[in-house]
Order: sequence, then C-alpha cells, then structure tokens
Amino acid sequence: MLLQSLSTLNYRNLADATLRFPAGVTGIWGANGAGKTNLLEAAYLALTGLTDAPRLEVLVRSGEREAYVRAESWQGGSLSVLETGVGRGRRTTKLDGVRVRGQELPRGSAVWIRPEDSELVYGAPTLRRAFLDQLLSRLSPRHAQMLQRYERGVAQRNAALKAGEDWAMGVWDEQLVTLGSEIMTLRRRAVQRMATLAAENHAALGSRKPLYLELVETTTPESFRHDLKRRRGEELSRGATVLGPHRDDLRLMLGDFSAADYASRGEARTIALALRKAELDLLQERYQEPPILLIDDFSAELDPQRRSFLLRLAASVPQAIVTGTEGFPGAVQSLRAEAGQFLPTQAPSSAPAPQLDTAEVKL
Ligand SMILES: Nc1ncnc2c1ncn2[C@@H]1O[C@H](COP(=O)(O)OP(=O)(O)OP(=O)(O)O)[C@@H](O)[C@H]1O
Repeated sequence: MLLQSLSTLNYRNLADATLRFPAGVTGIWGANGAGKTNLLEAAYLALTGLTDAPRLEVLVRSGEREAYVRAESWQGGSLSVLETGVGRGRRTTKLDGVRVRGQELPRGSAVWIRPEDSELVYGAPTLRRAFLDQLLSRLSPRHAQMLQRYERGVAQRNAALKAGEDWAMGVWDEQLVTLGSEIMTLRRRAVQRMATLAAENHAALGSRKPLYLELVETTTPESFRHDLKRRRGEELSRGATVLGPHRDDLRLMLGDFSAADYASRGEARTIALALRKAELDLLQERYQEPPILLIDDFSAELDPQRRSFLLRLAASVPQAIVTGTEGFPGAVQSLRAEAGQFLPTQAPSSAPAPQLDTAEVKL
C-alpha cells in the first residue's frame, strides 16, 4: 500500500491543501501545536475510515459544518480514491466515487503509532478491548459483523433487564450465547498469535523483561449459557449484562508483574510499540502487503535503543510518515509543519542517521 496524495478540507487546523507522498520515509517536524498529529489522524481516517475521536464534530474546523479527507493510494498495483466526509454524528465514505460502508475501505492499509498508545497499558479495559476488537474487525469482516450484532444484542438485553422483563431473557440469552461464543473463540485464537508476535517484538526492542499477553474472560464459550442463568438475579437488579466478551480484558504482564501497575512510562511505551508492531505483522500477514506506517512524535519517551528500533521499522516498510519536533534521519522527503501548513524543507536533525539494517526488524 502506498499513499500517493492526501487532500483535506476543513479538517481541524489543517490548511485546505493536497500533499504528495513519495515511497520511503516522509519526516514532518515542527513546533508543538503545528498540526502534525492532525495530519496523521487525517491520513489514517482517509485510508481506513477509522477514527477514535470521541465525537466526529471535533474533527471539523471550528466554525465549519463538515470536514473532508481524500486519499489516492496504490494497492495491489492499482490506484484507488478513498474519501471520507464527517459532520455532527455523520460519516460518509466513498471508494472510487461510489458510496460504501466504512468496512468496505481497505482494512489493512495503515497502522498508527503514537505516544498515547501507552494508555493501552495504563488505561481502562475498554481501551484494550477496543484495540483487540478493532484489529480483529480489520482482519475479519465476519468478526466486525458479529461484533456489531452482539453489541446491539447486549444493549437490547440491558434494556429488557432494566424493564425487569425476566420472561424475555431466554431469547436474548440465546442470541448472546451464539454470537458471543464465536467472538470469544476468534479472540482466543487472535490473542494467542498476537502474544507470540508481541513477545518477539518486545524482545527485539531490547527489553530484558519478557512480555506476556493473556485474555481475561468473564465466561467461556462452553459455560456462557449456564453463567447467564446463574447470574440472572444479579443482572436484573443491576439492569446490565455483567458477563460476556464485552466485559473481557487483555492482561499485559512484564515478567511476573502486571504492566498496568508496575511498568515505567518508557516500558509502557515499549509494550505499546510491541503491540502496534504485532498489529502491523498481522495485517501484513492477512493482506499480503505491508500497511503504511504513521508514527507520531517518534522520540517521545523512548531511549536511543528503542528510538533506533522505530527508525529501522520506518525504514523497513515501503512507506512511512513520521512526525517529531526534530527532523527524522534518513527521510526521503522532509516537511516543516507550521500553523497547519506543510512546506518542503531540509530537516534539522540532532539524531544520527539510522543503520538501515532492515534484517534486524522482523516483518
Ligand atoms: N476542530 C478544530 N478546529 C480548529 N483547530 C483545531 C481543531 N482541533 C484541534 N485543533 C488545533 O490544532 C492544533 C494542532 O494540533 P496537533 O495535535 O496536530 O499539534 P502537533 O503539531 O501534533 O503538536 P505536538 O507537537 O504538541 O503534539 C492545536 O492547536 C489544536 O488546538
């Protein structure tokens, strides 16, 4: 996958413009608040149709009603045009001029690595679940569909529990058990594979402590039906479905210790990096083409060894866009960010050029 150009209109603080990207690494540097993260966010939205903005309207420049992003990208030897428009609670996507659902955009097209990824370690289970679910949905459209139906089922079942409709539970339970069991089975398989990849990546990042990933389930496919019955009384009094895949978590362990409780900030960033690299590995495995790598603030909280891993990782994929407050060594194109504009320039760099030994980065 290669991003040839990105156009934005009314997107946050970005000037309305089209930027072109060559193969290789584009380094974008500039002061805090210049618009570097906004540009990566816009590229990710255009390429995947995905955003984790809390509300779509925050993506729209203050004072405007709609924002629009457009990517021209090469995939499997052909050029596609991907367009997404967002407004208050509304999102439309087009692929080559034809309106499609978000899921129909190329799912394996980009991976976004950013400092906030540390929240995957420290944050609430919801964040880790969202990470897993989003990745699984990108790997399997069937999973995306099942998850949507399951979540709708949980919402409807919760409404029935709140209304005290004990008599209706048999039907809701059946739906939840059928969908939930399949989701759990798929998650188990994916987490097993991801655990191996993340542990390898973590070691390649120079970490001495081993990383373990483990799914913490509130029930199992075998006992889901029985567990729902057993806890019916509690559910009716709380008005909520208290077990099932929507309550599961992904436990991250550094050796014998819970990473959420014991990891330093740098260690958390390293674990998050190992997870993102596993995401890249899985998408590449599935779609047989390396995703475009978007790396925000490449030097944040990382020591020279881990920074060097990122430099080599960026150099090992066909295309990467990397931001920072200083230049990115080895970039084929450097852009200076200022007030939402991106101007070609010679990047200043305080870091030494990376050893581009791509064999060291396992893809
Ligand atoms: N909807 C919006 N409309 C207008 N401006 C916005 C909107 N959303 C965010 N901004 C502004 O965009 C600016 C750039 O933010 P961005 O996160 O891209 O900066 P950055 O270059 O990544 O900075 P840093 O180096 O601090 O991470 C911020 O000043 C922010 O207030």
